[in-house]
Amino acid sequence: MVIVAVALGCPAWTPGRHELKAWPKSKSGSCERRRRAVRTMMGSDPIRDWICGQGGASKITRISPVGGGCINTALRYETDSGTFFVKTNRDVGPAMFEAEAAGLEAMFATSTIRVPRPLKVGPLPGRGSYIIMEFINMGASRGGQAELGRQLAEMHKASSSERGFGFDMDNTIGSTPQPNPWTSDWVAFFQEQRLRYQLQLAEKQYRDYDIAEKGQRLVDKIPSLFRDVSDIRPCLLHGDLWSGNIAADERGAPVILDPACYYGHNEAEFGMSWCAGFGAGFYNAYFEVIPKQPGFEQRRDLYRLYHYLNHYNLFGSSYRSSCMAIIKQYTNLA
Ligand SMILES: Nc1ncnc2c1ncn2[C@@H]1O[C@H](COP(=O)(O)OP(=O)(O)OP(=O)(O)O)[C@@H](O)[C@H]1O
Repeated sequence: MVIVAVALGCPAWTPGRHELKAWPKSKSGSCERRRRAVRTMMGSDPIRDWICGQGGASKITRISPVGGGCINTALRYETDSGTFFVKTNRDVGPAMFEAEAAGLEAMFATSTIRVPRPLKVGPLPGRGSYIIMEFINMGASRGGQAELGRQLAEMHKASSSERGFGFDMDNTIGSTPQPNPWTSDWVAFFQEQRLRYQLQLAEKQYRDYDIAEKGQRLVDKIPSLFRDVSDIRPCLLHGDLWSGNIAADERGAPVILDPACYYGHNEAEFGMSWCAGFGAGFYNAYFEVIPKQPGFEQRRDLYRLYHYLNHYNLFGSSYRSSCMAIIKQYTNLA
């Protein structure tokens, strides 16, 4: 990691071009991006103003880049009153980080699994936005699978929504918009706001009428996959739970980051399990808190399909065959 000490003068914020658009995370983060982000921090800006105002610091002693993310620039601010974690994005306004903060706050409020406490979101002068949150010292490893499974289930169990399925605001999954209008029926929500939304996106951006048409046949069949489930309770979901968003603090306790929260069927949380590395210990611990529902295995790929479609829409054709395989599996199409 490149560590850059920062002078604390007060020149105006200088907006630069957005640095990158890759997702998911790769280790190929550009040094230039980091240098530019840190250079941009050198001086008076809303982040510094908040940290040195409501944040309670009188001096920022060092700003250094944090690796791992791709969509945003991540920075560690060390001060005389503690350390802050900051993400900036030079392309989008505060709505994306407001939704991230609302998700973190909702998860934090369950007092179940550790998430960073969001502190401040705002616009950057000119263009872009930032989020400041609690800095968590991450441990070397990801922590115990069983503890993660148990605490995640506790979060799902502790949460409740009087407005049904959805969230107070739309958010993003990767960089794809994720609509969350409140809906009383889970199956209708998943059909319309998750699968049909992604299928329409694929049709629009790739002119992929084939996947849209075959996918629609699956969408029509979804109610039959839920006939054995008597009651679906809206649970607060992290929404994007893959290995890049799972860590552990220095005591080894699980930490989950960078959510795309909404209230949904708890099983939808496992939609990214194909790149989350959940093992038997994770699932056993989870199901001890929230028992497995009838038909769980039959729905597993349905929930994965949402994220495969999103990867297809974000990264292109290499994910198309995985999407089609799932669609065919449910529709018996050749
Ligand atoms: N509160 C925090 N305290 C310390 N480190 C953090 C914190 N939040 C995130 N990190 C670290 O910073 C990295 C980047 O954060 P994050 O995943 O939120 O960035 P992002 O650019 O929004 O990610 P993505 O590209 O996946 O959307 C994480 O992988 C994690 O290692």
